[in-house]
Amino acid sequence: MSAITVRDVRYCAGRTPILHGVDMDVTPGSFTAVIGPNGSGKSTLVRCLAGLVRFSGHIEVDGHDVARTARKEMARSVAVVAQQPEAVEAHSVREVIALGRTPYLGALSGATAHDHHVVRDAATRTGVEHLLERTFSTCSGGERQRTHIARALAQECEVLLLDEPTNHLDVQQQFSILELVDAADITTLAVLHDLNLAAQFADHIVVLDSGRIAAAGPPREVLTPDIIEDVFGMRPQVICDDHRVNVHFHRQASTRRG
Ligand SMILES: Nc1ncnc2c1ncn2[C@@H]1O[C@H](COP(=O)(O)OP(=O)(O)OP(=O)(O)O)[C@@H](O)[C@H]1O
Repeated sequence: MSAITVRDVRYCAGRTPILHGVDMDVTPGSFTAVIGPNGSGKSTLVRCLAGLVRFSGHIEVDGHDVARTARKEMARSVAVVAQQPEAVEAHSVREVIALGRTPYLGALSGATAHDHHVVRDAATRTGVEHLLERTFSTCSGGERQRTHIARALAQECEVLLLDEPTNHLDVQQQFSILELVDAADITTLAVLHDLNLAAQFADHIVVLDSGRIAAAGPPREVLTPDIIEDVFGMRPQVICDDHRVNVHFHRQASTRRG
């Protein structure tokens, strides 16, 4: 069984079609990277997977039919770290992480000892336990992203959806964030712009182009000069050895844009 099954998913913003019939499967426990040019529909696909927007077609995540499952129930299976997460500036880091427990709280009951334990554990796993009493607005970009991932882990989800989790982070933080996600050992789908990060962390890469899947497969099958040139309009040099795929762009290689 797939952790995520997507069949003929279409999404329109008003009358403008954004996704044109997307099909994909995500294996349980795998790391899938979604890559593609700006505006190709990556964030929209994430929003559909999380059940945050209405789409046509069928999406199943962790055995739930996304279109027919209540938001709170979905939140016990799927956590999302969005590109522009909800405003939590005035909260403490502890309070932000504790938002991940919301799907488990009853209407009248408060947090239990177990909830507090899960919050602390998520903070430890993401390296923000020393920041728990800090106001979120005072955190650096890397600390903020760790806190959002801690919130997602506190949600005890089966599937983690990350929209550009390494945006605005320095190179060390980019690796560190993806390594902690990888170590969490849950099914992960991440929108990534850096093709080399996708090559190093993903088991499977999905390439979106103008709302359609242009290619999908393991990094060495997808990150080829032809596919990359076709989708991004720049022909890279791709070096593959036994362990990795490295994508290099050179300035004179531009063939489509700019
Ligand atoms: N509400 C809307 N009304 C009109 N167009 C929209 C709306 N929401 C999204 N779009 C358009 O849908 C397309 C896909 O947007 P989306 O944010 O999913 O792309 P993306 O691949 O995540 O882009 P980026 O890499 O720049 O974050 C874009 O052209 C965007 O302008």
